Amino acid sequence: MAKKKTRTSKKATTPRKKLSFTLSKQQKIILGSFLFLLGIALIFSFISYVFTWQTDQSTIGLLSERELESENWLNKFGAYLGNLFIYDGFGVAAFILAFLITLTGVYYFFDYAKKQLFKFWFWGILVMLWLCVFLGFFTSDTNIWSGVIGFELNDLSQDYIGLTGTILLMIFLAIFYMVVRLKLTPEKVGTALKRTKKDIASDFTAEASEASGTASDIDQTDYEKDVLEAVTVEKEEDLSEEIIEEPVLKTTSEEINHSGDDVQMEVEETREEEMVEDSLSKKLVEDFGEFDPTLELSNFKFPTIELLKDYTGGKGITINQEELEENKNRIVNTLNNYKIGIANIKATVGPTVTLYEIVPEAGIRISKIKNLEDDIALSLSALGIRIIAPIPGRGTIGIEVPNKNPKIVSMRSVIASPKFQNAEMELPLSLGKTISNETFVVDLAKMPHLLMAGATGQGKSVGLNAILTSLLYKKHPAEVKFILVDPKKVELTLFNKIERHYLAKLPDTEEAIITDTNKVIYTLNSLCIEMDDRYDLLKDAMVRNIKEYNTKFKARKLNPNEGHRYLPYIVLVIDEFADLIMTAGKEVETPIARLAQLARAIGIHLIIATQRPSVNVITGIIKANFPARIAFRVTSKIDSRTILDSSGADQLIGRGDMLFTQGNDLTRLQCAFVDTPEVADITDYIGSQKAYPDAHMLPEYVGEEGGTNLDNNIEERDKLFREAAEVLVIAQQGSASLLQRKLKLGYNRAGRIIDQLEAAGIVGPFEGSKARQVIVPTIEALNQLLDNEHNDN
Ligand SMILES: Nc1ncnc2c1ncn2[C@@H]1O[C@H](COP(=O)(O)OP(=O)(O)OP(=O)(O)O)[C@@H](O)[C@H]1O
Repeated sequence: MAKKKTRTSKKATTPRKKLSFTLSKQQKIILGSFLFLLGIALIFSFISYVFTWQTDQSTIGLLSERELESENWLNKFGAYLGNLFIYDGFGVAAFILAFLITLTGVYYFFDYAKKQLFKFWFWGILVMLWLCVFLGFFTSDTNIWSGVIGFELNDLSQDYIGLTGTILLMIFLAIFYMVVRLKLTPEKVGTALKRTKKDIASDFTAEASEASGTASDIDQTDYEKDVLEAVTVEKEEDLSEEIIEEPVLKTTSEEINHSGDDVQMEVEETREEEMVEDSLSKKLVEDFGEFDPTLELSNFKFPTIELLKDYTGGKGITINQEELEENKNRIVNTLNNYKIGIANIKATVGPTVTLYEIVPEAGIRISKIKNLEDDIALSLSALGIRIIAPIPGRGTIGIEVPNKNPKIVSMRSVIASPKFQNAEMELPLSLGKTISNETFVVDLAKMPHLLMAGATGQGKSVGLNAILTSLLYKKHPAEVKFILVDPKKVELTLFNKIERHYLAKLPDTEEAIITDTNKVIYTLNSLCIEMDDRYDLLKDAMVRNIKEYNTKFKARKLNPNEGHRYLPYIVLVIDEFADLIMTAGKEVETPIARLAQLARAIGIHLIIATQRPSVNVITGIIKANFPARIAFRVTSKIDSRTILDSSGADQLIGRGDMLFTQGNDLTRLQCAFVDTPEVADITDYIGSQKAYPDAHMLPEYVGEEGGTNLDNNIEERDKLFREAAEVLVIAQQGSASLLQRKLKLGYNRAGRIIDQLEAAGIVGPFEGSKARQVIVPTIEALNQLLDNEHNDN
């Protein structure tokens, strides 16, 4: 149900955007000129009304009588408007309204930003009301000064708060306006007053000096300079003190002293300059709204909750008192055998296991219980017992005992949970339920990569499906893309149906789901290129991660013509990693390690699952970069240590029972169960909707296909070898795609030629996503090199 709610709210927001009408340039000019002229007409009619209203009283309201003449400049119509707005309205304050309409016309005509205009209207109306009420004070009956509204408002106010109250209210409103709108402060008023005083004083001085024969039209500073010069000259010439300048000099030196300590300095408030880019983006957002990545598939409907089955039959967890009692007695007896007394015991019933929390009697050392862990587990003799001594942060000892009748946690229940529905995460995953029956939701974007391991048949594939389903229920096709690697060829085939919605693939490939090892290598390298590209875009946009980048892009602050684009998250899922490592080794490990180390900020996340959690599959370098791990049941303690760095996974009971860690604590979870038919229904539901023309394209990667043997065998060289060499030497760029373009080659052949050129020492070695270096600098040098080769042979 909760899911439905979110959908409706999403829908509700989309049409609103469509309804918000925007005017074309022409419409704005027409509207602008109309409003401007209307405003001017009002101003004219108001001005004339002020003088002619008494004579025109008889014509008011008689618009239909054609013969009737009015003295108003706009005749009967003007008199009518004047009467409506001034006499019956706001009095002379109605001029403000006419000005506002004129101003609105100007704004529309020149297409200025409307934000400022709203401010004008808001404050204009307030001032108009204030003014008409204010003028209402001085009138005893309705008149053209305050108008009916001003008079009546004043009257009303006086009836309630009296004359004094009204005056105080008016003063308060005036102060409010000056402080909020005009930003006046007592200091500013003080400074302004002082300045006026000074101006008057200087005027006075100037006049005085005029009287004493000095030029009066020079400004104050020039005048000061002149006087100072005069003083110096006087000293030099050692003249006597009876010179006429003396009184003036005194005034001037006083002025100079003022400029030191007494003169107040006004600090002008500086405003941040708007950046051109900012105002441009603001305008774009005003005109077109924020960029909406989901627009192309705006009618996309998220799968409904009804597509998922409820395996619990609507019932929650039932507590079996007998079983609880029995287990409690066994635990107490077993611990007593080891002379461990129990002060307190508490049970939390989960879907598959029950946690018994024990507080040992005072004086019993936890290390004793820890040492006896295995013995206690043996004495309790049940599969799946896990002892946690102590439970971190609680100071109790936990013993997890499997329930006799475990409950399936259906995907439906976790998807419908408010925790998942309200999750404000980038990539929320609803993995299952904790031992205390709470839905467990984590953010893949924060992990940032996930390693999953477990013996065969313990629930890995179901776990992967649960992860993918979570994302399908929460993310629009524009926001996330999957790259699915499925060497087993059967597990993920269902997702083929959503290829054009959610999958990403290499250009020129048929199938989006990758089953072939070679293609995996290509895809991983292509992802590395995508990663480098994305880092360049982030650098260019001066942001630190994909979230900031996309926000900036949505606000139209990044120009798509400069290569900027909305970046969807990319989730790479590899279902059987062991298989890949066995067949491709370093070729897979290196790009994976690179991606794992660097891709977190740019929205590429890896989920790797493996059946064989041995050290040659989950190597140190992989482990170091995958802090988040999920372990299903494994067969040995060693395997458990390989995955989790601690034992525990060997004591799980299978069927989705799992341990999750994000680098610190282990959390035992029951994985949500989603069956293949449910996944099929979801993918059908999505697949039947309008899709993008193709899957999301990854950048092209040109690999070293055709063997990496660097034998410099002249006979076996391609026919186009020499031509290719010339192309690269001229361009000074060792790229296979350049050869493909210039010589119209397929990429396999171009790759082979590049290898031969490398063997011949013309281009340098492979450098990942960068083009190779060209070693030969000029065509002459190339000819010389190739001729020498022939001579040698
Ligand atoms: N969360 C779960 N709740 C209940 N049952 C489950 C759960 N997960 C798995 N199972 C049961 O275990 C069976 C095997 O699960 P799954 O196919 O996911 O195993 P796997 O680890 O992927 O095996 P393999 O590695 O051979 O593909 C399922 O068919 C289902 O009956």
